[in-house]
Amino acid sequence: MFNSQIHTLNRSLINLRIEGCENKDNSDGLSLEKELVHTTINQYYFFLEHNPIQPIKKCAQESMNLSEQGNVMYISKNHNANQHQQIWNYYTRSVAAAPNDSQELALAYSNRSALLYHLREFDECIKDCDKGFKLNPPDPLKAELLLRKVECLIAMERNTAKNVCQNALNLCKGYTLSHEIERKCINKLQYFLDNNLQIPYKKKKTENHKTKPAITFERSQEAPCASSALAIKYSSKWGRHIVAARRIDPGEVLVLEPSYFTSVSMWGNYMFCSHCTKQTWASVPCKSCVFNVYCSDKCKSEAWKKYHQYECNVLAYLYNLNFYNYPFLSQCEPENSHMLVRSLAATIKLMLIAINEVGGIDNIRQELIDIEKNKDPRTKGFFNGVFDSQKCRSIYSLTTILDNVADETLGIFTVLVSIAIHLLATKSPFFGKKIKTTPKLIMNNPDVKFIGGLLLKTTLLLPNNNLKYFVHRESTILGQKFGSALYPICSLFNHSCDPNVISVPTKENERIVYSKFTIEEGEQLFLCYVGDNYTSCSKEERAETIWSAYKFQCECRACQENWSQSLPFVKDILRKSPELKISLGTKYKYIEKLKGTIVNQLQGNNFEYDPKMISNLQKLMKEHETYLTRRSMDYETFERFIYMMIVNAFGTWLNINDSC
Ligand SMILES: C[S@@+](CC[C@H](N)C(=O)[O-])C[C@H]1O[C@@H](n2cnc3c(N)ncnc32)[C@H](O)[C@@H]1O
Repeated sequence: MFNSQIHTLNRSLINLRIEGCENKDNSDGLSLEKELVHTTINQYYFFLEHNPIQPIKKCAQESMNLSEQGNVMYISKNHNANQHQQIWNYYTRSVAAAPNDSQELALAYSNRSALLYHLREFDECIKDCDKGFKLNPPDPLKAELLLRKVECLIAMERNTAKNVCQNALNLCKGYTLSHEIERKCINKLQYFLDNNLQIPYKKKKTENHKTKPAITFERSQEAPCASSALAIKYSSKWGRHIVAARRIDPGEVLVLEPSYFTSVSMWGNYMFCSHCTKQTWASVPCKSCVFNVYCSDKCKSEAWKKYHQYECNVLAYLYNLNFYNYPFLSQCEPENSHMLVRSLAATIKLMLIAINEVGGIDNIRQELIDIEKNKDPRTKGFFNGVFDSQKCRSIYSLTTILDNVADETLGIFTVLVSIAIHLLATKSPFFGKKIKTTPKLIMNNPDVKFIGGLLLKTTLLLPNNNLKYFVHRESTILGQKFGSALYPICSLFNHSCDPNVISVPTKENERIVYSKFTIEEGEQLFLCYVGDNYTSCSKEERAETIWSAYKFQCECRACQENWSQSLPFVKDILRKSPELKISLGTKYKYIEKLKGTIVNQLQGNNFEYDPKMISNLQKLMKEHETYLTRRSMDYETFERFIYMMIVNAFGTWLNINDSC
């Protein structure tokens, strides 16, 4: 049954791809996507009808289990940053899983507040104490929350500490407490008052406030988030791409672009706000689902209004989807299935944000029609001559992977989209009210059909243009992926394994792009999409990474000419060439001296961003390039310094204690 279903569906999809949809209206550019989803739903209805998914709901027992797992780790001593992070994750998941207004929620807040006190995140700890207290838990828990809040206020030397302490003591005296808790809470509060709040406590680690310099550049008229040093071009070989409109210096900031959309990854979930992606200790959970947590009630209500009211219930079903129950999906490895559902969820969010931006289904249809009407591939998605980073018109003009993706992969995507569209229609109020009809009839609704096509287009567009967020830890410069985001202008840069520009995400969800080398007027600018350039892995390894993530064969120079991975040191180049040594020897000594000064300065300043230092480095890199060579280990070292300074000043840091 399964095999024949796969076969029939596969054939129909392949036929559609080959024959196209010539007779269909393609004014919105979605005729193929709509037909792919329609055909899948028609042939798949049996599975949609007979394999109902159970939604994941808030569950008191699950919340208790998660808290318990956090407690087991918490009571073992001498945690490192990883353990702190895991305990925090357990407690936050416990907060998210607890039913609204329940005692389990109060307990989860209380557990997390204990961890936050332990981490000396006192302001955040107070937030959790207050939230737990408001839920009116049993007296012993109330007493503990009051005590913890007082301890935070004392630790922060707040003027209010004395009054709050006195009030807490009065309240605790009225509670029914065991002898042990009475001794712990009442005696401690009394002790604080008797000793004029003079108790030994651990001070909060002082934060290293990094100076954030302003970034200014003359703006491009066509792409205001980019510098006027850049121009958008089109060619049949490279599609849309970015070139230098003038000579560009190394280290020059060329783009500062806010994200159109962000999505937190599995690793980052529960540590970063599901809406604004800010790191958030004392997060508040979504009132309905167990997946989203927010840094504030403001983010929570903004997300709900813009998109979460529609995706919330859909996610509850999707995250419990059993791939083994469905032909096509049953071929996926279990690890991949999780990743696929996460990226589908991100796609749904992106589409809902776009629809919210323009004000409804009819308007987004019109946007697509307008994009299609423009036959100039260079200015597709422009509005009044501008490519705007905050407009879905720009997003839906970006390239998709439809042409490169294999039939089976397209089959998996289409089946996932069909399941999602069925859930969106039947389990969420997205189409006005929940549609009560059979899966087979659902595509008769023109809005459902259009949104099915749009969701498939978004699913094929996102992986092609997604940029990852990295978080840096105090203890290490190496990043961990905590989310991804879409930046329309950054999406116009092509990839090279020998990139001449670098991109860094900032904690405000922007992306900085700066030059790595001097770039001559007219040269194309390339980012490295995969983090590994030609010096760090072989051509074959790079080809595999690029293909699995982006489905294209790299045509950069390093791949075409199969460059060697090893880079020489300048002193070795000079040693091998006595003539060069004579002509450049003095220059090299000068550069080495300058480099020494900068290395000392960097180490002394703990890699603080210093614009003067950047300009010195730029000078140095230019000298190096002019007199020696840009393809040397020495040059890579300068480049690394610039990267470290930019990451220090603008990047996202996870400030989590590495010891107790
Ligand atoms: C993010 S887009 C870059 C902008 C794209 N050129 C356009 O027309 O919109 C990524 C797509 O550009 C093309 N591309 C980027 N770098 C490439 C490279 N080094 N070799 C071949 N194709 C590349 C591939 O088609 C890829 O799917």
